[in-house]
Amino acid sequence: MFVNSDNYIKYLKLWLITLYLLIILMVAVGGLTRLTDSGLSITAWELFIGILPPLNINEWNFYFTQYKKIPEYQNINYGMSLSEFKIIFYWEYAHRLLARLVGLFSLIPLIFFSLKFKDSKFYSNKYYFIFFLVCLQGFIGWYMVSSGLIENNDVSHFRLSVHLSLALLILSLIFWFILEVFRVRKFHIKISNFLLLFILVLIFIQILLGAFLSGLDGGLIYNSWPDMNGSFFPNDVKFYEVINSQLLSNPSIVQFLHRSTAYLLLFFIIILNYFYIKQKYDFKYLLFFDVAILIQIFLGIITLISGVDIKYASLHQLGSILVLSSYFLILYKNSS
Ligand code: HEM
Repeated sequence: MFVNSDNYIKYLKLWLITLYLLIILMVAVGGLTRLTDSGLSITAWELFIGILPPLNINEWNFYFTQYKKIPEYQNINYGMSLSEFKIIFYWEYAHRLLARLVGLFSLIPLIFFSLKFKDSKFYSNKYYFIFFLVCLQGFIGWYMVSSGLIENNDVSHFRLSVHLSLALLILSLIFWFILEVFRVRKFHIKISNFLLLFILVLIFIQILLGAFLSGLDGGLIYNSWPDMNGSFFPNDVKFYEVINSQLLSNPSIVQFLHRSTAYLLLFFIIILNYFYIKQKYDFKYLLFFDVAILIQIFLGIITLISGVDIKYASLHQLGSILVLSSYFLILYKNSS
């Protein structure tokens, strides 16, 4: 059967880029949902019946009554008015609506591709893995929300970090596929994979720590830089606390680790720059990444000093996409 592969590649590119942008939007809305403390306003999973928002006062009262049953309302937002509730409701609603859109958009074009372009030599079933990860992300999102509905005032910061990390992983995978379909040229002479992978692991640890920090509201303390309220190490932490198992649930320690990992990362990136210059590689790709890291560190510092001003915190979250994508560009070009 004759298959026009040009059309297929054109649609595939369009689909991947649109999906990439949609998921960035989704991360931004998810971040703002968290920063406005709106994430627990819808207390049920409601995959299908939640497509429409409440349409009359009875429905609004129903959702508000459900919200009043959870600890966040009783301990933090007690006395909140219905109009205040509507604001947090709409943030979470927008996040979930976008999630459904991403779910459909990661599947329907694929079904079309498999029906129409299956015989193209460029066709691959691997793109279904994106759909699988998007579905998994939906389950993890609910798993995260459920951790804040019964005993706790907020969701588990561990689950939040899994949710954010998976979103960034999906984005990185789509970005990799985009580089493939655009046939971005690879480096002729390769850089040491050991150093590149080591930096990737550090970036990953840094993102996890950042998500722990935001989940613990740890950006609201020690709002000074480069010191932590006058000292190098947080002064409300005792030495034995550093070695106990609650290490990653202590906001002061997590903030200290997040700061320190940024410096460690910077140190190894300087080494990477040194190798790059010494071997006379094409510097512009590393420059994208260098700029992304510097912007990210700058945004992290102003997020902290401003006491987590929403606009800086949201930009700092989105900055991690820039860091990862610019780094994946180098990894891709270095791959065989
Ligand atoms: C290499 C650099 C860095 C990366 C990749 C990074 C990444 C992240 C990520 C992914 C988050 C979670 C965002 C969210 O869930 O909304 C975060 C949170 C945070 N980061 Fe960083 N970060 C970096 C450097 C820094 C630095 C140098 C500082 C300050 C000295 C900083 C301060 C913060 C603060 C205060 C938060 C919590 C913000 C909130 O509650 O929304 N970060 N970071």
